[in-house]
Amino acid sequence: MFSRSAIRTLAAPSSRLFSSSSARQTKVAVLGAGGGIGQPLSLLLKSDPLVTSLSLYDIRGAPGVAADVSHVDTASEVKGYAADHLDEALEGVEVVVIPAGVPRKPGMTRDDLFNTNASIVRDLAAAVARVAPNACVLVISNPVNSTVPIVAATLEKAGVYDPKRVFGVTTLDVVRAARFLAGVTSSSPSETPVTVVGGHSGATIVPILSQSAKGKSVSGEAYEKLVHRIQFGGDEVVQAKDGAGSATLSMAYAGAKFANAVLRGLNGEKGVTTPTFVKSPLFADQGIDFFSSNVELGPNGVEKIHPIGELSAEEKKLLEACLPELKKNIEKGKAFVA
Ligand SMILES: NC(=O)C1=CN([C@@H]2O[C@H](COP(=O)(O)OP(=O)(O)OC[C@H]3O[C@@H](n4cnc5c(N)ncnc54)[C@H](O)[C@@H]3O)[C@@H](O)[C@H]2O)C=CC1
Ligand SMILES: O=C([O-])CC(=O)C(=O)O
Repeated sequence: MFSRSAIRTLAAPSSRLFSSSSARQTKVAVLGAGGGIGQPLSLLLKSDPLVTSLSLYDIRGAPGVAADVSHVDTASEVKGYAADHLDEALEGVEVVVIPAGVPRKPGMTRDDLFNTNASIVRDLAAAVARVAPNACVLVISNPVNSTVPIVAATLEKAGVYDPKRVFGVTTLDVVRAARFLAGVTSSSPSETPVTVVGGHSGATIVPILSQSAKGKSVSGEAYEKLVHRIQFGGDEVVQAKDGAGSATLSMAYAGAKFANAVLRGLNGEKGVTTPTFVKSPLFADQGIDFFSSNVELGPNGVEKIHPIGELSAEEKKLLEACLPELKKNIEKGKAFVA
């Protein structure tokens, strides 16, 4: 995030994580700001030059996090909101990032979080519908394959759903894919971007390595291992944390990176394209109406959903395994709200 060169450069936010093209600035809310992801995410958003105002809400601890983060010497204003002040926290907000909810422990799947997180996400989405119905909503809370349909259905029920403005944050899969591919090809992650499509859990995570200049050279056992590591990278962290939660720091990085991409799109920057889990026509004929693929972001949120392109024989198999599981996860989310 920070440049290696000189103290002078530390005074300015780095361009590595955040790009900003011009001056339109935005009020952003983090719901779940007191948590493992919420705290570092709030810090990173405080450093994003496209954020004018940061509204931090949690049922626990948000005023403290806000007081702390507010001392960082960037231009944005920060305010914390305790439980029962959710509506105030959402006033005037254009981008809402949601990392509220429980994380996994070893032995759990993301779907095991559904019973707790579904109602948390639904209630937060209902507040967004009430107070900030035009906001872009960036959903981090797991299981993303179900929580995104829950947010969409809740907004729809309230009569304010705009499919261009609801996003599942799958950026951590993209970040991991680039990092892990760089490792196996002895490259820099800047040379190994990978498009990851599908959803955000195990077999629903489909890396398209054949479309990457470095990725297409990986084959055989190395390929199998790399795909497995990208699909199950979350488990590595859950196991290493040994009961203390799941990825928080890399997720905060990924969440801030994706929020910056959304802000750049809102700002009118052209060509901001990244995978994200959105309402998508790509597999709608198979009853799968949410899917992650490369999405161009723009002034209204989703500008263009790109097709997934040519797949290798292995990737076709991965996609075949992804679709039925993804469909089940989406239906479970929809059924919860219906
Ligand atoms: N999309 C992705 O790639 C990833 C998603 N996650 C998910 O993010 C979620 C959060 O993870 P952590 O931050 O590690 O958990 P955490 O337990 O450290 O923090 C969650 C925070 O949510 C708050 N919260 C609970 N109910 C709330 C409500 N109704 N309103 C506002 N805040 C509420 C809690 O008070 C807590 O501060 C989990 O569901 C986890 O599975 C985690 C990593 C990656
Ligand atoms: O593994 C988890 O439960 C958290 C997560 O989504 C990830 O790290 O990709």
